[in-house]
This record gives sequence, structure tokens and C-alpha cells, in this order.
Amino acid sequence: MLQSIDFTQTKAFLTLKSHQKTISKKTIKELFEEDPKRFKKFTIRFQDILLDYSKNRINGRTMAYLVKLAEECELEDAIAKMFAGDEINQTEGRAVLHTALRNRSNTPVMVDGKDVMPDVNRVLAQMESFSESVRSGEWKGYTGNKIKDIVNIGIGGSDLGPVMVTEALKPYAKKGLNVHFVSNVDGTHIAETLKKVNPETTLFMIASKTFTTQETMANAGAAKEWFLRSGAEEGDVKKHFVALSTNEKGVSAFGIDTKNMFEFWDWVGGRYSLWSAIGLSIACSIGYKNYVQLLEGAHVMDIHFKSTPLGRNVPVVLGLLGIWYNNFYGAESHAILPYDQYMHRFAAYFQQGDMESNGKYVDRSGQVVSYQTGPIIWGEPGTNGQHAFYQLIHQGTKLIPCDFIAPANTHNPVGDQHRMLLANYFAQTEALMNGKDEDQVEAELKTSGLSAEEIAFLKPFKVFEGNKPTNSILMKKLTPKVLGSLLAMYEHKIFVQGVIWNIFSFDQWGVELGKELAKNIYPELQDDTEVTSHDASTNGLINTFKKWNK
Ligand SMILES: O=P(O)(O)OC[C@H]1O[C@@H](O)[C@H](O)[C@@H](O)[C@@H]1O
Repeated sequence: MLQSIDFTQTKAFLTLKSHQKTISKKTIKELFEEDPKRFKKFTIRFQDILLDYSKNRINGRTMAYLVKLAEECELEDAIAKMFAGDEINQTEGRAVLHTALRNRSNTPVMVDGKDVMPDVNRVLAQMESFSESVRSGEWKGYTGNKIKDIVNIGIGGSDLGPVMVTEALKPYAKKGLNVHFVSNVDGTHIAETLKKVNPETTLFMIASKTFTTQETMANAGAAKEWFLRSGAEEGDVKKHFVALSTNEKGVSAFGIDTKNMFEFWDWVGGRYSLWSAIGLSIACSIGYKNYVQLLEGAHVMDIHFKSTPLGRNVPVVLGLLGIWYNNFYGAESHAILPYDQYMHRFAAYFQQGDMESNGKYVDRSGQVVSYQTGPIIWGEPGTNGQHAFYQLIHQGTKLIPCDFIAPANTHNPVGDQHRMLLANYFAQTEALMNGKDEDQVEAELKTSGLSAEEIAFLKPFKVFEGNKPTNSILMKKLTPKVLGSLLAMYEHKIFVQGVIWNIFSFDQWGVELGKELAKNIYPELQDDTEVTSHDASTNGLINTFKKWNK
């Protein structure tokens, strides 16, 4: 169990409040001018990753007070409890042990007095031999052909992680083995995917922790029907359908041989499950050895997280900086901006990771909180974002702290484009910090041959306030190991913030109400009878739908 501590009642919180008033008198640019050692002070090198957090509204004292805040909130105790398998997901009565799935040291991890590592290793071995047989062509479809396409059917955590990782690690993917992902209950998603594949050479992975999720079950049913329509028989299903789940009964009721079920456990949260059997599509695509490298990368970050002093601890520092802007500067969102096309689903992945974890308004003692919790997470890959929404980050009225992520080496050296990309990466954080003042703008406009009147008119629009905070995360190359470390880094950042905000980060009750209501409405859509049981708007919409849906 985690202690319930209101962080706004701590000594450190009060100190930070008054410190914020002092430090906000200075811009980040001025803080750099004052301290020539700032870059050295506020960077952390972790293996092939460099975190530069010097372009933030902080000085040494800010960080010291934030660390004090973490100490007063008993963060170290919370970290130890998570790794030890304590039931920290209290509202669901579960441990939180995605770290055990990538525990490459193999030291025992106990849940209810039982070491979970033998089970973890058993499923990993099953994933290894299965992925190798699919990749080598030894695994045959019902007509004796090898598998050319994998279709992962799942949603939320059973989709976003595998999609994001298989995209991010595409340079490692096996040629001739395509991976597709179907998540949306909109029939278009499965229909368009099935158009691209051949039943004789397609393997479906039904990915669902609960094996009850409406969208996944509907899409899995449609895939099975399509498969059987192709001339295959019920007995052939086992060659083309496998399940990734915690629910053995559900899997066999669906008609999948439980020999082809890859198990995981209730102590793995959906949005933290790519390290479990849910990662099977990843292992098939990039190969088991690379998948293990991904686990390895996460494991080294886990070790760093649980054993490094808070002030030098990468996920802790990121988490505390987030709290600084969220709770002391009123920032409502946080942008994740990867300068790597392969990472184009990275922000979407952490949108679930962060917002489903920390989008809570009730604290660990059941009280409504009096402060802001999880931010809105969003982002797109650079440089696309630059030509779309960066305007608002540079000159809008909202404070948006950003993480800029980039690899020093590309998998695709095309002309000099990687240097162009990185020039943009460096330029943006510099521009966000320094801005452009009136004098600079005026001097520039004077060289353009405009009249004094025109210059006076244009000047305010061309001024950039600057002082916008950013973190730069530079990695040597986007490898499976580096990606593993990055993912674990963000996961732990989310954990740190949940501990300080005194909320439960590992449940997701907020997604249930909509599901329940959809279940009630679904039968009402089966005939033409006018509905009157809802509010006027919902009735009106349903009845119009009924008229139009012929
Ligand atoms: O894997 P399952 O059981 O099908 O669940 C899928 C998703 O279902 C959603 O309802 C949850 O909010 C997610 O956390 C979860 O990942």
C-alpha cells in the first residue's frame, strides 16, 4: 500500500510556491547567462541517451526543492514497493509488475508468496520458439504455405504498444512478413485489412487481456468468419489464430486451442503490456533476439530508476519537471515531439500511457483533489509539427512544455537530410528559449526597405517572447535497446507523477461508463421503435440515426 500524502500540504510545496515567484522573474536565457556550467549541471547521460533539461525554468535550488517534495511524498518507498510486488494498484487489488516481464537479472519477484519469474520465462520461451517458427516458415498455414501476414486484433494497450514498437523498429523487421493492426470496432478497419491479406498465409493474433473487449471480440469474430468462408475448416483455425490473454476460458470458448495461447497475468496493466505476450507481434516482426534487446533496454532503465539518487534519476527528474509546470505554472498539456519518422506513433502510445494512468480526480484516500493531475499528452513527429501546430507553442497564450527526441544516427541516410532534420531539432529548442525581442525585430525590419509606419505595424506580430521550456532527449541511434530504455523512462515518469499527485495510476475506471451505456444502447438500435428513455439530445440523435440507417 502507498501512503496517502497531500503534496500541497508538504513543506517543500510551500517552499516551491515562494521560490517560483522569485525564479519566474528570470528567463531561461538569463539563467544561462548567469551560470556557464548550466548545461553540465542539468544534463544526465544514461547509456546511449542524453537528457538535457537545462532549457527549463529552473536553477539548482528548484531541483533541490523538487527532490525534497518527492522525498516528503515518500517516492523512494513507493518505487521500492512497486518493484517488490506490493498491491499498489489498490482499487483493483493487484500488484504492478511490468518490470518483472523484463527482469533480465532473473532475481525472484514475489506475488502472493510465489516467484513469478518461472512463469515469465516460460512464456518468453514459448514466444521465442513460436516467433522463430513463423519467421523461418516452419509454421505452416492450412494449405501448407508459410505465413506472410500477421494481423494483430486488439485495442488500447493490446494495440498501441505493438503498433508503436513495430513502427519504431521497422529497420529490424523481417522482409516478407507484414504486420497489420486492427483495433477500431468500425468495420472499415477489419474490412480494409482483410483486403490486403490471403487467408492461407495469414496469422491472426487476438490480443486482449480480458478477452471480453467488445471491439476486439467483434473484429476477431469477423476475421474468423472470413477465414472459414475462404474454404478453411474449423480444425484449421488453430493454424491461423493464436491468443494473447489472461483469460483461458474466454480463449477456448472462442475456438482457439489453448496450446496456442500466450499467457500473461493480472499484475500486467494493459497500457504496460507490450513487455508481455502482447509483444508477440513485435517478436515475430523484429525477431526474438531484438525483442529481448528491447526488454534489456527497459531493464537497465528499471535498475537506474530504483537505484539512482532522486536528483540524478532520469524518470524522477522528468516527472518533477512535469509537476513544476503542471502545478506551479498552470501548464495543462505536454508535447512529445520525436524527430524520427519511425517514432510517429510514440506520442499516441504515451497518450494512453499517461492520460489513462494519471487522468484521475480522486486521491488515494478517496477525496476529490484540490490541484491539477495528469496533463494532456500530445505530439507528432518533427518536422511535420513545425509546419502545423508549433505556431501556438511559439506565440500562443498557453505554456506547453515539450520533449524533443532525436537520434544522432539515422537508419536512412538520404542525401544530407538527417543533418537538415537535426538542424531543425536544435533550432526549435533554441528558438523556444531565446525568442526574439522588439529590438531584434526592429533591426531586421529596417533592412527590408519598409516604411517606419509599416515597421511599427508589423513589429508586435514578429516578436517571440521565448522562455518556453523544453527537454532535449538525444540518443545515439534508435535501436531496440535504446527504445526499451526510452519507454521505461516515460513509464516511470508517469509513476513518479502519480505518486506525488497521490492518485492511483494503474486503474482506469473512467473508461467504464461509456462502455456500459453503449451496451444499453446497442439493443435499442436493432429496430425502428422510437426511443424515449434518454435525455432529449440522446433520444433525438438515436431516432434520427434510426430514420437514416436503412
Ligand atoms: O486487452 P483488453 O482486455 O482487450 O483491453 C483493452 C483496453 O481496454 C480499455 O477499456 C482499457 O481502458 C485499456 O486499458 C485496455 O488496454
